[in-house]
Amino acid sequence: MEEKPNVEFTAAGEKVGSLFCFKRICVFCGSSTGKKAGYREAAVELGKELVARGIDLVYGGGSVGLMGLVAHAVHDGGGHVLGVIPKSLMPREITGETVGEVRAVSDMHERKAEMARQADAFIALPGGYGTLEELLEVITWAQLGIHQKPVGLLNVDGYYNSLLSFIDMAVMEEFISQKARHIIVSAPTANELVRKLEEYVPQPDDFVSKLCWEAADHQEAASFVAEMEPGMASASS
Ligand SMILES: CC(C)=CCNc1ncnc2c1ncn2[C@@H]1O[C@H](COP(=O)(O)O)[C@@H](O)[C@H]1O
Repeated sequence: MEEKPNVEFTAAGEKVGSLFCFKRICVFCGSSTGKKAGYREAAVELGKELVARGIDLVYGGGSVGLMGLVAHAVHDGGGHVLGVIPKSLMPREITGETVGEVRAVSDMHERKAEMARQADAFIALPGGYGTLEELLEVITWAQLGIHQKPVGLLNVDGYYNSLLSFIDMAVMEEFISQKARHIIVSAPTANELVRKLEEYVPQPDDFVSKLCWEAADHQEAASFVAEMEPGMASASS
């Protein structure tokens, strides 16, 4: 992911942020197409928007539901499509024809980690449990400072209104911080959403931004724990 300079400045002449320039976006979406035609149209529109901006796609592989529609739209438009799929879901009768490049992984956990690694940003179209789980995981990782990649909700026809209200209620009840609420970007159309994601300015939390994720960073993480909580260092070593 590259950052290109943002031309926006405050009245005082301070730079307000920088624009993200995405090479590849990960799309989470339903393995069903949903009830309304608007969901299918939004998946195709998102695929076309990615192509128009020269952004490649990484997704869960296969061609069922909205997953297939967005993948075909990107592939047909000449964009690169990377499907990351667990070996157990590979049979065509389960996930349908695969599109573009396919990467087989051992399980669902590895799939999510690989999709996240390959993407510069995340977008969730309407979907069910799988979509929600994938979405909430990348939001949680952002909250922990594991990544600073923008996360967007394509709120087609208000599909995610009740989730957003629930999250606002969780902020009011002080289970989610204002900073963490800021992680979720939402918009009703693909064009508006991608623009908002480009303009997103992460608000890293000073404490959690020191946390590390990859196995290679375990030593650093252990030192961080030792720094923060001396008692825990000996317990974890
Ligand atoms: C066994 C079965 C029902 C397979 C359906 N076929 C599937 N093929 C590939 N990925 C899937 C499938 N079902 C769910 N997923 C994963 O879960 C998400 C969608 O789940 P859902 O439909 O929102 O809940 C996708 O982003 C994908 O990562």
